[in-house]
Amino acid sequence: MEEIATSRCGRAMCVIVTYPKSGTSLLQEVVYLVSQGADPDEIGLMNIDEQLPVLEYPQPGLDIIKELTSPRLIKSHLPYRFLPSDLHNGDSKVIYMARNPKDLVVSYYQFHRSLRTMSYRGTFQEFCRRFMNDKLGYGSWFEHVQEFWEHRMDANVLFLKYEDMHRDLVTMVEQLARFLGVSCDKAQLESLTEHCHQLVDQCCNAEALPVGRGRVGLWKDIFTVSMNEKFDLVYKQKMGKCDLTFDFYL
Ligand SMILES: Nc1ncnc2c1ncn2[C@@H]1O[C@H](COP(=O)(O)O)[C@@H](OP(=O)(O)O)[C@H]1O
Ligand SMILES: CCc1ccc(OS(=O)(=O)O)cc1
Repeated sequence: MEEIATSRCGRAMCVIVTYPKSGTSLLQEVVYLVSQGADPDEIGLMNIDEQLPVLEYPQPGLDIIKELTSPRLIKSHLPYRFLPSDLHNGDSKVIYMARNPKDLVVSYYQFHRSLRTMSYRGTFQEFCRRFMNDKLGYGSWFEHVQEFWEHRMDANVLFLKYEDMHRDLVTMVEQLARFLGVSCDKAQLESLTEHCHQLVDQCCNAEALPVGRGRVGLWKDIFTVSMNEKFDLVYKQKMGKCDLTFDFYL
């Protein structure tokens, strides 16, 4: 971790950062589409996960990442303080996306349950307690989002919310195009947005997936009333001083 924090990325690049299960895959597709202009079918075929290396994974490793050629897009789940120095001093760009923590914890639980190795055996209630006590991989969600929120006005940082992809994709595509320096007229912007809509729909309305995957507000079917009350209390304690807000329903 120390090696990453003190390293430099080399030539300027753009890093997509999220806490796990915040919609990283969808965001990377949308960012790729806005920056490269590919169409959604092509993106579906090209295995975009392979196109965007993960900063902190041993493969392909920092040395290869430094040598990446265009589009120099990478992703990471690391907290702000562990990112390479170029991302702190503004040489490279950071696109951060936050997701409401109730849907996120349900998604993170499903992910842990589905792991072939090290599959989590506990109940959702136990998992939720771990989440509230900051005892999960990649550390405290509460600190993660607040650290990036504090940097949201930095010129090289764009702070986005998962729920806005579902609520107002047009504005998000406009923000991304401006941030990435992609110039497009109204017709091009409409076409980009239409393509991005297709990417969102491909996941959330896919017949092969359980109904409602990725939708905002799924937590309501999983949380009990008392779990929700405890969660709200912890949320207030840990986020009380922060003016970041989330849509828990659409
Ligand atoms: N087009 C898309 N491709 C992949 N995941 C998508 C998606 N649209 C929404 N998602 C949601 O993003 C979450 C995964 O986040 P990440 O990519 O960071 O691992 C999943 O949430 P759910 O588990 O609530 O369904 C998934 O359904
Ligand atoms: C348990 C920490 C962890 C590891 C790998 C993850 O995968 S993903 O990047 O979200 O697909 C998430 C969390």
